[in-house]
Amino acid sequence: MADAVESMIQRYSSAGSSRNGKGVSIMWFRNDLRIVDNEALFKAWASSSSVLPVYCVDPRHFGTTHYFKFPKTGELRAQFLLESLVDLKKNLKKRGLDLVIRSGNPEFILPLLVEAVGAHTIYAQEETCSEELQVEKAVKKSIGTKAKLELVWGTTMYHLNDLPFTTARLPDVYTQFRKAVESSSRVRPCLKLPQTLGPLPDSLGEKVGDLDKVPNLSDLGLRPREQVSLAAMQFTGGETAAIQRLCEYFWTKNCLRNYKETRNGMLGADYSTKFSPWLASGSISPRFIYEEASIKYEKERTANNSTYWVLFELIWRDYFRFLSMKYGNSIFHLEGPRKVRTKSWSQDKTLFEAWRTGTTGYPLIDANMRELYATGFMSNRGRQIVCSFLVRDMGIDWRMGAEWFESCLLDYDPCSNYGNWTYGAGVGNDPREDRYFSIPKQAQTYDPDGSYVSHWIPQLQELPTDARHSPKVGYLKKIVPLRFSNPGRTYKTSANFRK
Ligand SMILES: Cc1cc2nc3c(=O)[nH]c(=O)nc-3n(C[C@H](O)[C@H](O)[C@H](O)COP(=O)(O)OP(=O)(O)OC[C@H]3O[C@@H](n4cnc5c(N)ncnc54)[C@H](O)[C@@H]3O)c2cc1C
Repeated sequence: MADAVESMIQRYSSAGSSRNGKGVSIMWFRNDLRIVDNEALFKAWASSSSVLPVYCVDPRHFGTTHYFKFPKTGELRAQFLLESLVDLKKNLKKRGLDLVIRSGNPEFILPLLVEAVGAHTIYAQEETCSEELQVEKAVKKSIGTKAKLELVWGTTMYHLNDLPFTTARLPDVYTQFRKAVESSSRVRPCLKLPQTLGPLPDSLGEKVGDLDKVPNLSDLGLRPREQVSLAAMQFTGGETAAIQRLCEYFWTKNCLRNYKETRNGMLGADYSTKFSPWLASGSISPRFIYEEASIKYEKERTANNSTYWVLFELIWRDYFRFLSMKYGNSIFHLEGPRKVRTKSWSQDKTLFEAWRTGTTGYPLIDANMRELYATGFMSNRGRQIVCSFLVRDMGIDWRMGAEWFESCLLDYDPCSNYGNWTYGAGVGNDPREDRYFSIPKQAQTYDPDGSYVSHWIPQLQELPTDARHSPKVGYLKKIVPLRFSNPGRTYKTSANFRK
């Protein structure tokens, strides 16, 4: 596998590009922890004769969530981030660079580094949500006229500049957005970076101090937590593991061929790609996935609904990113982008705690919530079901659920998380999205023999398979009744839903 990964990286590198830049630039890594198809890194390299790569471990990411004060970054995502940094450092070293990791606010650290190495420009990937925008503003202010801050677009599959409309005029219906980009835009090819990116600035150690310092979890005020043995998939942070996963899922196991049929699963490593944690940290680019799926795999293996459907999902990811530009902070507000004021929300602590800890008495909810806490991951199907249960059956303020997800998810991304939650809560930008997921129906369709629930709640294994979703005895009492409980009935709301 290591050879396959290495040869794939080579394929996405160029033998030599011309470099005419002078002086020193700084590459400020943010949610783009990769080398392959990293345009900001390419620009930092091309515009200078030496580059200083930097990552700032911002203490604000390890504070608490906005309203309900959960740890903003849970231990598992923090561990994933640290692994990603170690891997990036290793891969940069292979290309003649290194990664300087410093703990502190970027607006304090970057001006010191600009001064120390005499950098003319800081390159970084452009972000779209308010916390990140504030940091960009603060960095600009703190470096003053000493250096420029150049922000480079790099998070989406379709480039911002290639959209057939401005983000202010983004369609409010996903299908309209998708059809418009599919017919009028094209996905740009991956940017090929040279195999050698060095040198680092002269006498770097003297100028910036210890280069080998990498923080550990306790430096971040967190305690290590083991990924549990029940987890079907061990997520390791970093570009190497991301490409390894793509090689395995597309090429070795050939799972891409059947993705559309398996993608609604909940149990196991291979029902879906599991790319999301690496996409969220930027260890893999969506354009790289596009090229592998839509160009290489379709040419060498097969082109079918499944090879298209991965792109369909990546367009959802793009869509939520662009929506964050259109709607700004309203994606974080209770009334959402559509300013829905008619709903009344509860913040009942007992109900919320039962949901959060997986003790509601509904095995399908409890199994999913236990999986989330234990592994930092939950399937897309599971996320939709637990979201619907929290907001529709319990009537709880959807932001409590969204913030718990923010704390736990390995793949937490503000746009995808809050975008999906606003849709699930019926306050999203698209008025047609109103989703009720009937638990009995979801259980019947997606876990008919109870193997998922009994995996995460082993005591259910003793029950006959048809009793695992509604144990009569020996399990917790149901904490609330369901709003609609006839499993045979198709509810208008969930039937309208795209999946
Ligand atoms: C309430 C809720 C909260 C969510 N929070 C997040 C989040 O914080 N971060 C996140 O990346 N995804 C989030 N999702 C979307 C989706 O559940 C995950 O992207 C998906 O489960 C990740 O698994 P996968 O990589 O195997 O996905 P696959 O099915 O293999 O899909 C491939 C990729 O497409 C993208 N994608 C798929 N579905 C969606 C979607 N509905 N919205 C946006 N992108 C999508 C992801 O990048 C994913 O990696 C959320 C969904 C819901 C319902």
